[in-house]
Amino acid sequence: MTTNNVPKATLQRYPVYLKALRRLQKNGVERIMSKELSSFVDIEPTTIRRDFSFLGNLGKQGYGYDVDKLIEIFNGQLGVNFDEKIILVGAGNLGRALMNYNKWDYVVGEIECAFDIDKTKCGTQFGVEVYSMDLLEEKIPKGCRIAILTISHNVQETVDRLVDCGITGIVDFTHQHFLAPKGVVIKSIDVVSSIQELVFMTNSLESKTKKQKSGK
Ligand SMILES: NC(=O)c1ccc[n+]([C@@H]2O[C@H](COP(=O)([O-])OP(=O)(O)OC[C@H]3O[C@@H](n4cnc5c(N)ncnc54)[C@H](O)[C@@H]3O)[C@@H](O)[C@H]2O)c1
Repeated sequence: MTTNNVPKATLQRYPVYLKALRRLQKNGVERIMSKELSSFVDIEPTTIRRDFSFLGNLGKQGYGYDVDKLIEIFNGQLGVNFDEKIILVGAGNLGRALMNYNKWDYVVGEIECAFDIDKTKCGTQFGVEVYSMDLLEEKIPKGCRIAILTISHNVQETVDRLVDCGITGIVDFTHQHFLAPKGVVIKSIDVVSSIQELVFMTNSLESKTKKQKSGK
């Protein structure tokens, strides 16, 4: 299977399924019906069945899905990796909050270590070793592809260094403009633009409701 023909909305739901399936597997569940899975993920059974139909032949209808097999498919074919070695750059307020919430082990992997220019931030924080930025090239875990960026200065220079170290995916919280070479994927997270989006959507809904009420 390639992910090219899978709708974006479906791809976005796969990690949700995966998380639930990993939990179920941990609790010894071997098979699950879409109706049961629905109660764990809060997604309609019909949507689940449609989403899973892109994964190929998953066995006879009515017998439920094989949990191990589904996880294997997500892991292998979709390239989802539970052991992704993630680094965090910038151990300030936001960075510390993320290190404290380093419980993604059943989903993607975990923050293996962090880096900061400020040597007073170095040491162990929430069980994560924070190294001086001077040691980036030396301490970056082997095979590490993903970096979370929660820094406040020298973003472009830092991104360049990360890319030279083999980083190909950046979760960016900085809301600063920077360039990355082709082949490096950036996922920007910005609470402010999410709120703006929500305000826009809420306003549109309100004006639609008003129009409906006034019969226009
Ligand atoms: N995306 C969002 O919704 C959102 C929300 C809050 C903050 N932010 C942004 O996230 C970033 C971090 O915010 P914060 O409140 O944690 O700031 P902070 O000042 O508490 O932490 C920043 C940390 O990064 C370190 N740092 C700065 N430049 C560095 C570099 N080039 N290399 C390595 N370490 C470096 C600092 O020493 C500090 O420890 C800021 O850019 C801020 O604007 C984004």
